[in-house]
Amino acid sequence: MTIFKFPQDFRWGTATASYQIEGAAQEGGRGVSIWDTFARTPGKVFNGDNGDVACDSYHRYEEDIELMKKLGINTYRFSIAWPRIIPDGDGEINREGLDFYHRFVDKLLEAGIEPFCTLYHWDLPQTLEDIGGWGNRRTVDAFVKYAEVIFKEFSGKINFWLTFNEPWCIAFLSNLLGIHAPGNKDLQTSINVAHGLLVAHGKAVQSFRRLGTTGQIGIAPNVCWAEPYSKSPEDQAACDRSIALNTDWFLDPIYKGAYPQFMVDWFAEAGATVPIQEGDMEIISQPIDLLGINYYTMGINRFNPEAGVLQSEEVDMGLTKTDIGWPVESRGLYEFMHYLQKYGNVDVYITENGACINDDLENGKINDDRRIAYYEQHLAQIHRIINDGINLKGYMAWSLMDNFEWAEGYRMRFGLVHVDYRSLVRTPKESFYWYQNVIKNNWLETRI
Ligand SMILES: N=NNCCOCCOc1ccc(-c2cn(C[C@@H]3NC[C@@H](O)[C@H]3O)nn2)cc1
Repeated sequence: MTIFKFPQDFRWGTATASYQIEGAAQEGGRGVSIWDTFARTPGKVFNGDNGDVACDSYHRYEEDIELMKKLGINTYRFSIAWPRIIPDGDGEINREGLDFYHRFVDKLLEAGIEPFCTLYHWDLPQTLEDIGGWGNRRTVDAFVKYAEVIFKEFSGKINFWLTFNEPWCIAFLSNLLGIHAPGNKDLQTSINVAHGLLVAHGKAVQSFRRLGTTGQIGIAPNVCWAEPYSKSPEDQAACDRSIALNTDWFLDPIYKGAYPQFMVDWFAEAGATVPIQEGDMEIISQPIDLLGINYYTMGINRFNPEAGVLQSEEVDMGLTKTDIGWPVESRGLYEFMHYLQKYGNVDVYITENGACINDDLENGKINDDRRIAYYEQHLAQIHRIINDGINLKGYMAWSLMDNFEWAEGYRMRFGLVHVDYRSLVRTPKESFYWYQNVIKNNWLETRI
């Protein structure tokens, strides 16, 4: 038995996102988002699932906060649905939407839980996608207007802010691979989206500073840690490209004011260029206060000229996988956090980490031992990372409860709390009680 103690001020939390839990898709003045449209497009989402009801957290948020209090977390990451605030994306403000989030945030604060707010977690107003989405500068300006509304409304209540969740998913999963909304499959479009969201990020940070908004602001890239299948230079280069597209493509412009040249050259070979306008890189590289890091898995990659635009493919090494098919390998988190040091020892929060384990109720309990094992391994790595002097300040498990897992619909379950989607009854899983104990003790007891 080994005990890993965490720092006294370490933040323990969970994370969710608006489209995945709220439901009430046609209530409270909410406008249509690209995920409403995508989910209704035949073949895009498993079983034709959509977020019309989801976990109904729009109506059940007080019950959710009671679960958070029971869990003992001091931090809760959530996202605000832009279509609730400015329903047509760039027009009238919807007071009812603001009032909903005020009620929610006030309840969190009453419970002694720090709100950790993501401004954009993929639910773009459809009207803005209709004019070209993030590739159109009007969308960038509309985002800044939306962000400024939120900053003015919630300054003093919210002190932890993220502009964008997983920019790689927004740009490349959604506009090159076509797996997420809006489902484009075009390299130039995806590069335009990536650049547009980076400019929007930088402008929002400028507004945040100019308005004197309370707290700290950052962004949450998703991590794709990869190691080479062989020692060949081609396999190493294939790994470098895979890591870079998730991380460096976004963090180099933010921290260095320029895209990674080797990737710019790689895309130029494929006939795509970055639509940089005068002043863009200065805007994008506004200093930020923190980074959110979302980690799930890592890959062993090799060069394959047939494997997409990156010519990099993951090799199945026969590792234990979660039920969504992702290898369980916590070592990648440790390696990635050291890779991240090239941007300096910046304040980092793990804003998502968790396992898709589709265990169901048995005699009123969910014995999700595999999820507990996943968390045990990853929290042990978190402890190693902190011990190495890296400024890792907090950890938010994905997710508080089962929810709408995008193209996988409701079949994939990441929650510490089980949700019965017919009755909407919430049932804490065994992993909930395990995590509750870690938080209560502020230490991890491992079996290793
Ligand atoms: N890399 N190349 N892949 C090539 C082929 O990929 C096929 C599928 O790809 C992916 C990659 C990544 C994801 C993903 C999902 N989550 C979980 C959510 N995070 C934010 C929060 O909302 C959670 O629900 N994080 N990441 C899904 C699919």
